[in-house]
Order: sequence, then C-alpha cells, then structure tokens
Amino acid sequence: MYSHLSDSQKEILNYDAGCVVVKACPGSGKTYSVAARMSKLLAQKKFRHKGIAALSFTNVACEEIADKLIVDFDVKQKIGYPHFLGTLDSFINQYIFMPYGHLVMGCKQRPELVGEPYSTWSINRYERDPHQYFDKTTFDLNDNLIMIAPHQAFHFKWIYLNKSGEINGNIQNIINSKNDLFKVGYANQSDANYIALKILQKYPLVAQNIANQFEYFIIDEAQDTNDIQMGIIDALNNSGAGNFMLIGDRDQSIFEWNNARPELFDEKYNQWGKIELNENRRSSENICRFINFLSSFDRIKAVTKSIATYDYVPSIVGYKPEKKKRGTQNWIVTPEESKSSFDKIMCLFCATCEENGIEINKDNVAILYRGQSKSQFLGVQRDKFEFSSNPWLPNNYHVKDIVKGKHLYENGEFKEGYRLLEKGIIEAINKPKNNTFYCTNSFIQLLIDNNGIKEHRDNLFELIELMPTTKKKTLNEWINETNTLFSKFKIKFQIEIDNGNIQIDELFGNNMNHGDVHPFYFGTVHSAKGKTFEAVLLLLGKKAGMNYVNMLSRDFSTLKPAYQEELRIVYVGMTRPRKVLMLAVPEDDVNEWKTKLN
Ligand SMILES: Nc1ncnc2c1ncn2[C@@H]1O[C@H](COP(=O)(O)OP(=O)(O)OP(=O)(O)O)[C@@H](O)[C@H]1O
Repeated sequence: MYSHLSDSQKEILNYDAGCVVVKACPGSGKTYSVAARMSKLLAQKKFRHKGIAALSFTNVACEEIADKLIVDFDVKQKIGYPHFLGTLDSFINQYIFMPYGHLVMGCKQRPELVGEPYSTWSINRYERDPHQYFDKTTFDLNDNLIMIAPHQAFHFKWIYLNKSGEINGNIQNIINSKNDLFKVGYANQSDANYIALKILQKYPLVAQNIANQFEYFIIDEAQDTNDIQMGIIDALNNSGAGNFMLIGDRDQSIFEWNNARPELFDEKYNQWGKIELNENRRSSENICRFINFLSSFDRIKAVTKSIATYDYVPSIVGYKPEKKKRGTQNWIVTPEESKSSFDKIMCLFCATCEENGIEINKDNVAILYRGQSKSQFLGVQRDKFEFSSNPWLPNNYHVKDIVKGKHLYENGEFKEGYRLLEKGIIEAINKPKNNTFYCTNSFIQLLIDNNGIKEHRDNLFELIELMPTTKKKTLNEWINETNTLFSKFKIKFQIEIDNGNIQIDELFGNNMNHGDVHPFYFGTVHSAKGKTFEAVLLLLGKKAGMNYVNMLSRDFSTLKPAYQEELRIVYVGMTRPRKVLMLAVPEDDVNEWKTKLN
C-alpha cells in the first residue's frame, strides 16, 4: 500500500517519535502523507487511552484527511476516541476552552462562542457602543487588544497609545467591554484560543491532562498557525506531549487577517527535526518553472509522468483597468471598455481550455481573483469580501443570519441553516421591543422549556416555509418579497439596498455545491486553497498601495508583511492548475510580469 510513496514521503510515513517539521511544496502530497502516516500508526499500534490528534485549519482540509484515509489507505475504522480529527479551533474548544473557560473568564456557566463562524454578533445598543466590536477584536500574547476585522469596521482610527502613552480611550472602552462580556460567558473564536492559552499557563495540571490524552499530534497546514495557537502547541509540548509533526508550506500562508505568521513555522523548522518535500505531483514542469520565482524552494520538480511534460506554457495577458483622469470625473477607460477587455480574455481562456481538450465545468476550470480587489470582472457587481460593500446594517445583523440560514437550508445544510434561522428569527421578533436583545443559547432553551419543543419548532417552521427561495435571487429581490409576505406578522427586514444588488448564491455559495451562476469555478484565491483544477485563469487587479509591479521589482525579503502575503496569495492561485495557467494583469504591467516570470 505504501510502495508508491516517494522517499521523502516515506520519511513522514515512518516517523516515530519526537518533534519534526515537514516543509512541503505545492502539490507534494502533504495531506496524502499525513493520511499515510495515520493509517500506518492505526494499523500497527494499540491505542487504548492515548490517541492521535490530527488537526488542520478548515473543516474542508479535515474532511480531505478523513477521505484519503478511507479511499487511499483503506482505513475502515471511524476516527473517534481516543483519537481526534478536526480543526485546531475545534480541538481547543473541546479540550480546553469549553470545559475550563469559566476558570479564567469568571463566568458562572460554560462559555458560549459568538460571532463568525457561529453566529452574527448583534449587540449594538447605541451609536458608539463598544459592545459592537466584540466580534471584531481579541487579545494578543501580550494581552493587547488587536483588530480581527478591517480597520473600516471601526468608527475611530486605531492608534493604540495616545501621545501621553495611555491607551486610546476608544480602545480602552472596548477592552472594558470585552472583559464585561467575558464575565457573562461570551467569547469569539480568537478569544477562545487566547483564553485557552491562559488556562494552560495558569493551570499546569490541565495542560498535563490534555498532553496525556494523545500519543501523537499531527498538524497539517501548519504555516497558518498564529502566535496564540503556537503558544498552545508549546504549552502542550512542555507538559509532556512529545510527538508533534507540523506539516505545511510557508509560501502558501495567506491567513494573515487571522494573524497567521509563517515565521512561526520557520522557527520550528529551524529548531525541530526536518523533512522536505519538493516534488510536485499536481502540475506540469512548465508551471513549476513559472512559479519557482515566488517559492522558497530552490527548485520544485514536476514528477507525475502524465502531467510533467505537458507542453502548455503559462501565459500572461493584459486587460484595461477602469481609469479616470486625475482629479476629474472623466473616464480614460470606461467601465464598459474595461469589462469588454475582460470578456476578450475570458474568450481566449475558454478557447485555450477547448484547444487543450479540457471540458469547462466547475471541477476542471477555475477563474480566481483576489479577495479584496474590486471585482468588476465578469459583471459581478460587488466583491462579497469588500467591507465598503457590506449590505448589513447595524442593529439588523440578524437579517444576515436569516438570509444565510435560508440559503444553507435550501442547499442541504439543514442543521447549520436551522441554527442560524432560529437565532435570526428570534432576534427579529425581539429586537423591535428591546434593541439590546441578543439571542443566546440559554434564551432558546428557555423558550423551549416554556413552550415545548413542538410548538417552538412549529412556529419557526411556519416562518421558514413562508420565506421565498433564495435561489437565483438578488438580496434586494429576496428582502422585498419576504417583507411583503411577513408584513402580516409586523416583521420587516432592513438592509443597505445600495449594496443589495448581489445574487444570494454569490454571497454565500461555496461555488462547488450551490450557485450555478457560472459554468466554471469562480471564486477568490482563498476559497480555492488546497484545490486542483485542470486550467486556471488568475485575475490580478491593481489597487492603490498594492502595486504588483512595485512588489515584483523589490527583493521579497525586504517587502512589508502585507506585500509578502499578497505575493503568497498570487502563488497559491498559480499553483492550482495541472495543465493550463493564464494570468490576467493590467496591460501596463504585462512586460514586468513577463520579465519576472519567464
Ligand atoms: N505518492 C503518491 N502517489 C500517488 N498519488 C499521490 C502521491 N502523493 C500525492 N499524491 C496525489 O497528489 C495530489 C496532490 O496531493 P495533496 O493534495 O495532498 O497535495 P498538497 O501538498 O496538499 O497540495 P497543496 O498544498 O498545493 O494544496 C493528490 O491528488 C494526491 O492524492
């Protein structure tokens, strides 16, 4: 079963004890090797009370490990006690934060996770209420408050210390507000990690107890670890958990907004045992050569025979970005001209796919764009990640839970959809009476205790069923229809209609399962992390302060962190295709890109 693993993959497979870091290039079979090692350990060792903790950063990445265990390595047993397979966050929640959080937070009961991805935080009692920032802030290793949302989300300029060296009044108010809300038991996911680290530091017995429950820790995508998470890994390591394997690709670290720092991965690589995977099994040699310039590997080799020699040479094409004459409202390049230049590139890309015998569907072909660039591409009016195009209004965040809940519900994610709908609808009913209302799990329990589960569910389903479908509708269309239908209940949903002209499928869809807006996969580079396509068109915009040409002309190590991350995002996008890679950049920049990449 393991004979086709490469020598370096076999080093991972056979690694037994101690701490080691695996530095791996794109497409080198990181997840594949993790699954191979787990399957071998499961077959060879008797695990009674101490298991394997296999952790990654997203549910999708964890599902991929679970999938590979079954499909590639014939593991029949379900990964349950004494093992754990899940996200690092869910591990921290289950083993540290939920059972012990109250010890540090001072709350009486088990804490409750709020904010994304659990629910929309909606307390906002008055205009500059510090409570409204609860889900947008957390604390760092030194107990300083930090932002975990774009700076535009705050009503003030984030300057930590004022001239006299004191903490800025707005920031101090948020710190006080966070501590008050911790006492009531609320925490967002970043807070949960911060509190978990505090627990391990303050209660060494808790740390020892968790360290004792696992023989092996394997952490995939470890380049995405932040300081707090690495602090937790160190605390467990110092408390007796001796077998850590971190596996990742520092060049693909693109979660800086989550405070991920690839330098933490590098530090561990320098301190611990080392394994290197530099063979790419996904892409052609032409693509590997093209991307090498953005890689920290000396050379990445294409090793899959059927793909390595594929003769398509990656190409760079220019489009016309919208442009206004300086200081005026006069267009030099109108939005229509710009859009038409994209259409031409699209046609060229589709023709190239056809010439290469690649059928255009969501599995094979992807058009990827940068998360924060305004996406005028392909007639998408708004970029769903751009803060200024946020359609949700303060004091009405429950509307987001409801629309998202209905969308998920209609797309087969019943449990998560119902959970969001339940919270959103209860807030929609109670907020008009009391605008500080926030629907907690304990409030829902109280309703169920008073009314009985049947009446509670019947009432909710009456409203859920009455809501129109979210499929193929813009947010504005859906809100208007729902408001007409709900007027008899005196429930009215409000959004920022200027930003509501976006398809709900586009807003919440995960592209592969739902949302048939485009025949190909169309999404941000972030959304395509870990994926493989036959052909990729990567659209790179040009934003103020984020000029790729300037970035490319400088030595990578001298670039500021945000620019380094920007180039890593480009790298993740460029490493997704097996055969065809096309880059679309502003036409003025084409030559610079060509000199750098060819
Ligand atoms: N030794 C091997 N034999 C056969 N197939 C392999 C082997 N190693 C990896 N693969 C396959 O190569 C592909 C790439 O592997 P995988 O997705 O694990 O790479 P990765 O390192 O996680 O990539 P990336 O970080 O770029 O997303 C997968 O289809 C995997 O099943």
